Amino acid sequence: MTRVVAQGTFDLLHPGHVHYLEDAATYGDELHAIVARRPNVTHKPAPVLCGRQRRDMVAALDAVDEAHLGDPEDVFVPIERLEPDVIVLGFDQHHDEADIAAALDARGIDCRVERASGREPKYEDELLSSGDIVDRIVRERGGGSAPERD
Ligand SMILES: Cc1cc2nc3c(=O)[nH]c(=O)nc-3n(C[C@H](O)[C@H](O)[C@H](O)COP(=O)(O)O)c2cc1C
Ligand SMILES: Nc1ncnc2c1ncn2[C@@H]1O[C@H](COP(=O)(O)OP(=O)(O)OP(=O)(O)O)[C@@H](O)[C@H]1O
Repeated sequence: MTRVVAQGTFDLLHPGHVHYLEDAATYGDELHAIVARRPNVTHKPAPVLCGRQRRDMVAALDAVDEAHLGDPEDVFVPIERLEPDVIVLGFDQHHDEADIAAALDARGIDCRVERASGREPKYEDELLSSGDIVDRIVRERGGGSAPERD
């Protein structure tokens, strides 16, 4: 049984997310998805949807066997618990394969790191970015202030 881990923010699901998770699933027999905690999404605007809703939607996808909310402090805690054979990074994720491999090694975790393929739009106007979906909503429906969420 080869266990695979994919991870991401997964705010406002779109076909790029489905592509990533379906591609990651081909690396093994069982796919676990880790959903980033809101405070850990620091490289772009925070997600609109709360962690639990993002986790539940990812869990509902066919390619995913189980979805988990990530650890709030240490991203390697779920990895230590799940003991995956492969971590598949998204095609455009800012993480460096070698850095993650070194961190896994330092913790004595035997797991390889791969990178998924990207998906281009299949038709004009297909939105493959949560940020682009948010931008369109703001543009077409007007803005508003966001309350604090986790
Ligand atoms: C191997 C790995 C495990 C991760 N585990 C967690 C975690 O447990 N909790 C969390 O909040 N973020 C975790 N992350 C971080 C986020 O998934 C990710 O870095 C980022 O914030 C979301 O990036 P993206 O949605 O732009 O792809 C992990 C990242 C990696 C590479
Ligand atoms: N078009 C795509 N093709 C393949 N993978 C994708 C695509 N879009 C997103 N992903 C993957 O899905 C995972 C989660 O992505 P993320 O939640 O950052 O969505 P996003 O739409 O890229 O976000 P944003 O638009 O806010 O930057 C990442 O691993 C990312 O590489």
